[in-house]
Amino acid sequence: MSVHGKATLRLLDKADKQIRALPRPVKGAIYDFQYRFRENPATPGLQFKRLQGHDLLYSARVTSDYRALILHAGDNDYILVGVRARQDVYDNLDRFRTQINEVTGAIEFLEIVPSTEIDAQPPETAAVPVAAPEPESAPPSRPTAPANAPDTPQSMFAHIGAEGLRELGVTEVLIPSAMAVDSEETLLRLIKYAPSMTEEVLLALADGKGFDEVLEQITRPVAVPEPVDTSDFGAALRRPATRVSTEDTDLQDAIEDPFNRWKVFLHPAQRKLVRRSYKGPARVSGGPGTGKTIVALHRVKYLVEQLPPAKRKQVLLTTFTTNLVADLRKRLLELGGQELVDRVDIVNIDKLASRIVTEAALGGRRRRINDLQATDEWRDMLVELGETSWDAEFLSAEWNQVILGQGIATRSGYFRARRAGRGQRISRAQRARIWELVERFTMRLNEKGVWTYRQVAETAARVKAEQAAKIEENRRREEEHGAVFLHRQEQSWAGLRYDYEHIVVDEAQDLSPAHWTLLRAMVAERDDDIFLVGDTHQRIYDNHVSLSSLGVNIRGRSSRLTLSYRTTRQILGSAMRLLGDESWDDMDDQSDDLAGYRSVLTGPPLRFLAAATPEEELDTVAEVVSGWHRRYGDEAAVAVAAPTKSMVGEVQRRLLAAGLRSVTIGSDAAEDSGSVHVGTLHRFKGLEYRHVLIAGAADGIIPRAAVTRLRDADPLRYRRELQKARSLLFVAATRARDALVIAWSGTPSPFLPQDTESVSSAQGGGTIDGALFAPDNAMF
Ligand SMILES: Nc1ncnc2c1ncn2[C@@H]1O[C@H](COP(=O)(O)OP(=O)(O)OP(=O)(O)O)[C@@H](O)[C@H]1O
Repeated sequence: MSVHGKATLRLLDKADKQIRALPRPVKGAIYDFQYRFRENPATPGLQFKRLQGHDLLYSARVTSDYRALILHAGDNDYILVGVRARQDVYDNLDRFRTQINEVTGAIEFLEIVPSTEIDAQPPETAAVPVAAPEPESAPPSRPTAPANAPDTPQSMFAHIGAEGLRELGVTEVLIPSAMAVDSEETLLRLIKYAPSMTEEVLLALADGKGFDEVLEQITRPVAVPEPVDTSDFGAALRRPATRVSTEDTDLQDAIEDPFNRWKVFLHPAQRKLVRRSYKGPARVSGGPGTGKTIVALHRVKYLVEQLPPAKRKQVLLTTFTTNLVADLRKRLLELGGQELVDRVDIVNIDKLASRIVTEAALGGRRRRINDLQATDEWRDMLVELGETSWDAEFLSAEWNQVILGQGIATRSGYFRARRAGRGQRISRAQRARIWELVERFTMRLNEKGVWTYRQVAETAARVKAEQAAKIEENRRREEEHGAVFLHRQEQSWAGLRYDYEHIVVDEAQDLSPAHWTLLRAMVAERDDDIFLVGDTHQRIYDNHVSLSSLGVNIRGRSSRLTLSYRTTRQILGSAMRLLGDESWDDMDDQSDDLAGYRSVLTGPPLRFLAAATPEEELDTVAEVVSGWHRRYGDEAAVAVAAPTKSMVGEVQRRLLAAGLRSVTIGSDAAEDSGSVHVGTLHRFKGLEYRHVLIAGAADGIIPRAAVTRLRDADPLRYRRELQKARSLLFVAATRARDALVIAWSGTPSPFLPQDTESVSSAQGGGTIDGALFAPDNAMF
């Protein structure tokens, strides 16, 4: 083959893992190599040549001692599948396999060696150990497992069988070895460098999922419907199931830092969602760490790339919490540079609402207060009035969810209002009294020169809904009259247009009805108008919505991500149990669940630590955190979550006494990576750490005693509060990448598992040991 001129060089998924384990100078040389290769693979110094016995696999010189292994996928498309020491490349060339998966149509590369040989190799070897050498004459794909890979009762996958594994997408050549797997250890060795599909399927089966579940949740979403031409690498390269970096960028990112992988290797399920065209609003749900934010960011980039250049920001990227906005901006910058960021309005939803009311010169100089401050105001007012029929929390929620939530402006409107999910039934007379109290309350806020964020959102939604109505009316007239039709006094309508071409929402489960009304009014109803990602299991602000009733119709355009990239299998399993038997909605009057939620990462099990007194608990916290720091130093990435602000303060004081620096997680994400991050549970939304300790997980604190008291008085509200408290704990627990510890003093929270097997007593401290540390192979 003769090659001339420019080429594309992409990196195959998992090759980055092997390359990162190479000596630093070699990695440096790869950057230079890939640049020269792209310029012209035929450059003599690259010594680009086909490997004997292979049609499409080539080697090229990286340094005098290292060779790149490159797959030619057709035309000028090349894929870097690995880098090996020169003396290891040219012998036994048939151990390299480049192939196309028959189920997914993805390109896969493997280096296989007998497991006896791999024991003698350095731990970072990139080869996949197989149970026994294959017979020389073995065809590339075999219908059944050979006799030397016994299908014995000890085999972990005996119940699935070779045919079952094949159907699920396990790489053909690895099926005999998979059938011989009899322990977690051999499984982990087999999958370390196996193609990702094989890894996902085998781990899910090992975690106890049945054939049908795996087929439905893992295989079907990425399987290709048509028969796969296993010789057409060009077609395979274009399939979402082939995980490669983009043609010209990112290779360096992926090699340098495993935490940059998100920029480079989207999972096929993620990639599909990013690039699809939707006939209207679309929703992506999925458990914590499944890459919803990553998909939202890639989606923003994709949408911007489809738009012609414009002076204004045509895409809105928004979310609920302030500290996440900074993170979104940072990540978008990493993904697409300043040029991309300049084209996107990245703002949290309440700030957007404030901007709108300010621009509309509404609200004057009123100061904003949050829900908690508003509830305090309710409390003060009720005390002053001597009103005891209702408590402040109830009235605050009624005002927020029913009145502001549905944009109700009149007493009669309130009499007709739906109160779905609000619990306690109320009579007409009671509604009349509540309306009176609400009017008093809003006057009171007015007099004090304050208003709540919800009031601001509702006002902004009204402003934008009026604007949208004018735009639509204008359009209708234009259509009717075939030209711009503007009456004299309607000149102000001229030039009116929707604020954005596309809107992307992260953490969508926390937005209120007024927020959705606002967003709906800021983008025209058309293809790809609104893309939202969220998980109702993580809803912590009590904003229940029915999206279709707010004009955001996602029916038929909902998808779910199921593979967690953050949390280990151990943490994920325990965290799911924190959710109990509650049921969860999909933001649209249907139910949602976490079926298929899984991980391929491994770490220590969740650890529970019981202390006798609060003092002892603080000692335990300091001891565990010190242990992580001793072991990992500044890389420890430790966070402590506590239920209350006062406990956050106590933890920080205790850490200081133990010689540990800490920072509080506030409304700006804490930046100092060498310090321990400490914050209330609410602050943990959207963040992630290697090590997380949740303190104060005691009965009466999680959930609060006030919630428990609602049990008989208002069962529906009780359920809802309980659910919120479980979600809060779930959110904090799923921030942990490598290790999670939950501590308490006194009686444990009823949300924690009741079996005491994994509970250690904090007394004596000696029980807090190496089980808190991740095995070295935990990540990547
Ligand atoms: N395709 C990918 N490859 C590598 N890493 C990924 C990928 N997708 C996501 N991640 C990583 O997984 C972690 C979780 O991703 P992300 O924050 O997008 O999840 P999420 O679903 O939004 O989580 P949560 O609901 O808990 O906020 C991040 O560290 C991210 O970089």
